[in-house]
Amino acid sequence: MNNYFYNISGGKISSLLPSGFAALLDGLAKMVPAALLVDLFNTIYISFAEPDTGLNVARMWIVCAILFVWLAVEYVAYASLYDKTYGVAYSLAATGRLSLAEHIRRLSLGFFGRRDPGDLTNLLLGDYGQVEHTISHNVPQLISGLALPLLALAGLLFVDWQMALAMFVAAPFGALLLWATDSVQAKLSATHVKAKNEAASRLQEYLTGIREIKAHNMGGQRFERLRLSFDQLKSASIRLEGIMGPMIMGAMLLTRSGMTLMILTGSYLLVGGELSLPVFLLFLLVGTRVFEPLTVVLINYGEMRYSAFSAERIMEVRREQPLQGTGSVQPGQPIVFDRVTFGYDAGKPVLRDLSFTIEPNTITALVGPSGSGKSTVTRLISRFWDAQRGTIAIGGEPVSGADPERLLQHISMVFQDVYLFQDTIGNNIRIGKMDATQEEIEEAAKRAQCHEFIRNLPQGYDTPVGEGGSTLSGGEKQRISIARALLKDASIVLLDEATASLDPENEAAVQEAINELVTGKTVILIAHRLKTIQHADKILVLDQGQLAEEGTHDELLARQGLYARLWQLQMNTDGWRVK
Ligand SMILES: Nc1ncnc2c1ncn2[C@@H]1O[C@H](COP(=O)(O)OP(=O)(O)OP(=O)(O)O)[C@@H](O)[C@H]1O
Repeated sequence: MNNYFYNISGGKISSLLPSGFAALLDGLAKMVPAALLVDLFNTIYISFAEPDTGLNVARMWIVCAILFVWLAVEYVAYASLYDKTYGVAYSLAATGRLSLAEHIRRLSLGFFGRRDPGDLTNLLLGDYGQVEHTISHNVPQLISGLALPLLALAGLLFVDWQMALAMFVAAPFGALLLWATDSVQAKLSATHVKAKNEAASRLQEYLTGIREIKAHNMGGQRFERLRLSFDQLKSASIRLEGIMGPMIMGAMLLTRSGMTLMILTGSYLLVGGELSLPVFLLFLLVGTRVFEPLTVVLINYGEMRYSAFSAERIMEVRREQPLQGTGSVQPGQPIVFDRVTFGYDAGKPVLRDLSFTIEPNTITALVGPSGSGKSTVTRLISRFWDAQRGTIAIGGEPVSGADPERLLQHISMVFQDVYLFQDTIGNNIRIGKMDATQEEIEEAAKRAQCHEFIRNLPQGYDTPVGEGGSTLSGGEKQRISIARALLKDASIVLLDEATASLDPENEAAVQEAINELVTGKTVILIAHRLKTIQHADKILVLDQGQLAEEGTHDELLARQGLYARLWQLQMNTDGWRVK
């Protein structure tokens, strides 16, 4: 249970205390009117039982006045309960979501390879929503719903122990039923949470992949994975409600049977003269008050059982260790790979025993067949992953000991597939330097050959771009991404040759922008078209994760090895045309 509360509070159990205390107060506040009503009845009863004494009107007035004042007390208790519980729940969920998003950002990219992006969205929205509901509703109701009967039992035992025992004797059997069926409930809840997340992930996949679905004429019905996931969710929901409902209902009926037992016992004792009418009435009044919250406790128990899985999913991600490191690397220094071995999956190396040196302020091209490990080299330099063997050092400092964020301050990246945020074009460029002035942004845009086309847009730099940059052409997105990199002005530039899929006009503009970006920097360029790297200072030729050759364009051609073969191949295909 401790673990449960630790998980749902995101490791801050103490933050649940104020709402628990407010719930307790609320529970206590509800007891007082019952006691006052019994007193009122007693006063009336005495006036009939002992006609000589007459009706104590003054006492009745006082009781009514206290009842009236008590309404105000109850209101304050309620208000405080709402304030505490909702305040705590929503702030825990909001800060928890943000800090989890921050935590996820600091994890290695390997984590994202293992997790479905849709699953992470569900975690941040759905699972947090579930926990939010548990903290704001289930936990306080559980506390007040348990406190009230326990306090009532303690008090009533002094009034009449036989009646008190009769009233609560069945409750432990209800709890026992819940406890005995706990593993079934846990299994049903786990299956349902899994099915719900799977369905949400498939739905997200369906919506993000809608272009491919249309392009390949895959109709809604034919998107089998989506249909299957909804079928599974339907079955899991029916099983969850169909099996858990009767279990909880059974526990509820058992617990509530205490009321009937108490009435039977009371009638028996009343007839035998062992119980007075006011005391019987007291039990009846308290009974109607305590069984309601006890029923709510049982219903909440089921919901809390369910949300335990959402809390556990959140904590599972929280337990993932972010990349460690506090060191920093010096810009303008050589980048050295020393017998580096790395694989995305342990036991399947993608880079093997790779050693080379990249001198500062030079252009180094990485070439090789598809899948030879070119992108992987750039990912290891940026410390998106850590190498399993060997070291990668910048200026003698191993990147594996560097603070990942400080390391990335020295690196600009331009990828083939540019992602633009759903924001203005100006703000998308600003990502390179968050405190950049408008002049700096425009200067970077000019050097990246995108100032003209941005200026011609209806709102210029304030023009919003669709999510992912869907409203811009490939070449335009490329140039915005280069403007970002120019603004960042990092000493190392990692460039995934971006011009391959562009038309000649766009290609010329992007090439010019790249020339601006690489001047005076240490550039590592993944080259797909060898024509563009003839003048590189050094060419590293990778083959199946190993360094096959190294040298300048002319040296490598003279060697008549892999590079010369790739070059020949490209020269031949360059002449290829659709007839
Ligand atoms: N995130 C990943 N998880 C698992 N395997 C990966 C991942 N990324 C790449 N790989 C695998 O690692 C190998 C090297 O990939 P890498 O992208 O570095 O090659 P590349 O030379 O850049 O290829 P290309 O020229 O086609 O882009 C490939 O076999 C690829 O399938």
